[in-house]
Amino acid sequence: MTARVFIDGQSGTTGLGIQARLEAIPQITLAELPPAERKNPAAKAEILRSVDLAILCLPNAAAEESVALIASLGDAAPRVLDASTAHRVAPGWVYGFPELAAGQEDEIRTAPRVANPGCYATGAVALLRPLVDARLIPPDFPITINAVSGYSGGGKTMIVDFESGHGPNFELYALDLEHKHIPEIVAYGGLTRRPIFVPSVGNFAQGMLVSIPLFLDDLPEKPQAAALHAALAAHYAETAYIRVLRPDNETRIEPESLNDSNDLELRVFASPDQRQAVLVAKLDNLGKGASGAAVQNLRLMLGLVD
Ligand SMILES: NC(=O)C1=CN([C@@H]2O[C@H](COP(=O)(O)OP(=O)(O)OC[C@H]3O[C@@H](n4cnc5c(N)ncnc54)[C@H](OP(=O)(O)O)[C@@H]3O)[C@@H](O)[C@H]2O)C=CC1
Ligand SMILES: CC(=O)N[C@@H](CCC(=O)OP(=O)(O)O)C(=O)O
Repeated sequence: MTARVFIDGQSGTTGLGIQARLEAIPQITLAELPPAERKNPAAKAEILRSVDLAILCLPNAAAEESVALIASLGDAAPRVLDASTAHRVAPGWVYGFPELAAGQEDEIRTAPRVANPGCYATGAVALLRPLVDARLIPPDFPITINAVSGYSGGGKTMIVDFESGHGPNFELYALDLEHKHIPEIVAYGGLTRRPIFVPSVGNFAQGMLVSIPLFLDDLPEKPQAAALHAALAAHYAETAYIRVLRPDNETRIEPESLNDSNDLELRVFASPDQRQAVLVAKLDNLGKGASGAAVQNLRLMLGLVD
């Protein structure tokens, strides 16, 4: 079986990452627009009619325009995988995190519209959802999420800033506490209370850590850290890309070792004496946080075996 795929926004950071990954899949033919036509709606409509799947790697407003254009094609409309933030909690869209819960992978296989998760949200939801489902973390528990990303997370503009020497070595941002990933973290993390999310960006290109500190005695079950590890390990036991690892005696972690992979590592660091734990997710913001996840979803949507 072969499938025709169009990447709308092919020349951006996420688009180029997806293109490189799709070129390595023999069952996929990429449909391309000439560079001068890539923002021309009429040219887009014509190419969209000819493909099985469109991947949107666009800023939110442009993604919304493309979805409206696709909807206007009626029966000729292709299925859509949107990498932007525009539709992640929108009705009619399936969240593209196959490991979320039982049945999610099957929903992605058949959905006409799939929203690829946000990079930070991937780490946060991966840590939170199994623990909320296992009733170890109540949905209304006060949660703080800290994270650091490489500068490629900010797309072309941030890449140019940092690579021309104009970026800071490190900074916290989104300190209005309104980061765009919070709604999907609430919705798919199984939370009813809005977490405090403090992202940061460092002067390195790619890689990400997402961490969630917990006072174990404030949780209703007063669990040992081992119980948190066990719940995560049980949830992800059968998955291909998510590993739950024991930190053993490590007391530090760096963000870049999963770069260029679709892998996600989860660890529960803890002090049994202090009854405190820190859940940590490591991923490549451009891998499982963007292009890698998009290709994982595309394979499911097109029925391609890994
Ligand atoms: N970078 C990351 O780590 C992640 C990014 N994403 C999401 O993916 C999307 C793209 O982000 P990213 O790749 O980083 O951004 P970039 O800025 O690197 O790329 C966006 C691309 O879209 C193009 N574009 C803008 N408007 C249109 C249009 N109307 N038609 C066709 N092309 C258009 C831009 O072209 P031009 O520059 O000429 O305007 C640019 O090439 C965003 O929604 C982002 O939130 C998701 C997960 C992670
Ligand atoms: C470092 C940096 O700026 N990161 C981006 C998030 C990465 C991203 O593109 O988020 P989506 O997955 O939702 O598209 C930000 O915080 O806005």
